[in-house]
Amino acid sequence: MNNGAYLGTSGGPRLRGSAPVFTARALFKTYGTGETAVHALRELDLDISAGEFVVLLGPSGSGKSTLLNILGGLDAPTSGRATWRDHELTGATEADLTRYRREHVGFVFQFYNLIPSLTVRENVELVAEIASDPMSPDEALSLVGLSHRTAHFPSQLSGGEQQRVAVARAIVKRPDALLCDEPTGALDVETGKLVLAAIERANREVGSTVIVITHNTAIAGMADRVLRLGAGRIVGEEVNASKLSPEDLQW
Ligand SMILES: Nc1ncnc2c1ncn2[C@@H]1O[C@H](COP(=O)(O)OP(=O)(O)OP(=O)(O)O)[C@@H](O)[C@H]1O
Repeated sequence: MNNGAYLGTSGGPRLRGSAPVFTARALFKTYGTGETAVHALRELDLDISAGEFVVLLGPSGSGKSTLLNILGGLDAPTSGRATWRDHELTGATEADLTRYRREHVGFVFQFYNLIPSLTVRENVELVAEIASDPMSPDEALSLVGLSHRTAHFPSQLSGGEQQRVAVARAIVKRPDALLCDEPTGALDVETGKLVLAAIERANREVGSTVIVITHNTAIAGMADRVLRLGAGRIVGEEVNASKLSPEDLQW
């Protein structure tokens, strides 16, 4: 049900451990019908607090991307309820979801999807121009350690550098939520750590609530909390007493 409210309020302060920013209640997502139906999420419940760094682990097909896409307003569940702060994501109109994504969510995917004909700075600027309270593209690029490459084109950068541009593009709008689906999946260890460091800075310095999907269990060491998905449900949860910095991860 759409509560009719526009999803684009400022959202208030982002305090760790405060009321949840994301909730999911009895979420189901089924693709297809009848004998070919695939149950991607089965009665999933979840709370994520403001400023939390959450790592989502789980076997292939356990529903991680489906969950992230619903929380990011890219997909809708079949039933159940998902909220962002005091707004309903389930049942929101497409226009509301577009606004929600534009103003509050940064996405980082496994593949960088930069625009090849634009420079690094221009790729980031494109998002800054449509955001309500962006940082400067140069500040975002400095946060990911790429101040010296702003005039280059994506094809002139390594995969890890391109992914750091994608992180800069995601954080330039100071997103409430930074949602990352296999951000290091295509990268070697050392490059992956630089990308994770950029994501960690967004969490610490911008205050974004971060969710990272990964198959790499070592990354769990960076999280405040690790959630394990299995067959469309959360089947395990661990809270880290202390967090590792990306450079101290071993994989
Ligand atoms: N558009 C779709 N149509 C049909 N089935 C889908 C669709 N999207 C996802 N699924 C199915 O839903 C289930 C959950 O998929 P999802 O991508 O969320 O899993 P995942 O845990 O992210 O997997 P992976 O680690 O392989 O990326 C899988 O069985 C998948 O095949």
